[in-house]
Amino acid sequence: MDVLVTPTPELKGSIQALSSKNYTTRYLLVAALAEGTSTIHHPAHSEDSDAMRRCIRDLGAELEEDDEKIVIRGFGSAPRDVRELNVGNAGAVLRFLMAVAALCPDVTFVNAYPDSLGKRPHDDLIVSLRQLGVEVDDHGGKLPITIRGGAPKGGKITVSGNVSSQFLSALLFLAPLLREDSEIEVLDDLKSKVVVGQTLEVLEQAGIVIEASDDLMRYRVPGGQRYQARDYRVQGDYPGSAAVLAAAAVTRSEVTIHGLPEQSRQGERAVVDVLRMMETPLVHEGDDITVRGNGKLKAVEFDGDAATDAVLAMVAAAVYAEGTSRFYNVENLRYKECDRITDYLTELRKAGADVEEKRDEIIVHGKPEGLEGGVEINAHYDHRVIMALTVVGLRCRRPLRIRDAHHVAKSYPIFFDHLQALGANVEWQE
Ligand SMILES: O=C(O)C1=C[C@@H](OP(=O)(O)O)[C@@H](O)[C@H](O)C1
Ligand SMILES: C=C(OP(=O)(O)O)C(=O)O
Repeated sequence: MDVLVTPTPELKGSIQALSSKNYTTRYLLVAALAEGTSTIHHPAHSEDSDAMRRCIRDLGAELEEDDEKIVIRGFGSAPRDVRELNVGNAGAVLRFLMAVAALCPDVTFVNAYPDSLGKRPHDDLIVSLRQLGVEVDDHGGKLPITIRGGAPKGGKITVSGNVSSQFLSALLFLAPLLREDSEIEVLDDLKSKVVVGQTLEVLEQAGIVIEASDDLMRYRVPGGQRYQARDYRVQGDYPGSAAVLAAAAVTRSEVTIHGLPEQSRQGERAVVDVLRMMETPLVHEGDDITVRGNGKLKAVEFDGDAATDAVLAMVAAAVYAEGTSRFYNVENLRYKECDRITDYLTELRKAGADVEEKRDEIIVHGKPEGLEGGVEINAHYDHRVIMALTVVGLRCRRPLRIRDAHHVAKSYPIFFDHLQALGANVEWQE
């Protein structure tokens, strides 16, 4: 399904933020790894969170769900002997469950998205799992991947953090269940470090004890721990909301999003600071953010690694800013659902944007006068490309047609409903 984005000068209204994808996948996982019954209030509903639901069920968790919550009876440290798991296109779900699969005799993760997740590298996690004595069959570090775990003991583990923080998070979920204590050392740089804070927060809520160094590069994890069954409440999702806030910033607007706490470990909350630096009128009080956009934006320089999943939305706003913006330290955007530097900039250029790339940087020469538009956009299977190009389309002179925009459902299935509710001219097309 495609979406036609027709120029929209004004947005107005309020929406409730969707629930955080990253917290939902983590709470589902720790609930499954506990032996009792946990409840997750306000879980996210998206393809990625559904993938985690499906896989923990396959691994033996029992789930009951209503409109407001999921009640989960976990399998503890003894997942069912399942042969195959399908994580859809969800990178974090795959990496977290590759580590959990170390507790299973023989599991194959299938390659359901050869042109997206199928192209992403997992070598760094495979190396670490092998250090624990886990047998892994892979295809050059990519899917399909078979894990023959058995019962790894624990011990010294090193993991590279150069490509993704998800490898470290995965090991942090596994290590407490191993028989012996583990020491995890992160080699190289740790990308998306801030997301590891969410992992540690959730582990602590689940009753797990981990000693982490201040720089998050070394960990001591006592073995033989048990995850506790708990009640969890999922906060609003900053990465998805960043696109709506960017849409409000590039138009004349009065848009409020409810449910985004000022105090949050989601790095993407930095979208608020970045829009302020761009001189977008914005108020953040308690859990509510209100943008009163006047369409005027100033260029910005920003370390994108601090807010990895909001960078594309920030770049979309910078397309209409006065001056040249620079988003640096973003190389790992190349290893996401698509190459979020080269592929994304290709689509922005089609719409008329003036953008440049370096290996680890996006440079945007803003065009406050607007872009021409009137072209078809390739979504590259990437929900964040779809959302960002929608933001750009609102201020083009001619409509943008976003091909295969249904992939937005990976994280934000109601993105276009939300934009329509705010008055955006966005329409699904066969
Ligand atoms: O741990 C997580 O849930 C995530 C970590 C980040 O990935 P990287 O660590 O690969 O940057 C982020 O982009 C992804 O959407 C979710
Ligand atoms: C990169 C993302 O997710 P994942 O790595 O979990 O596929 C994302 O949500 O933008």
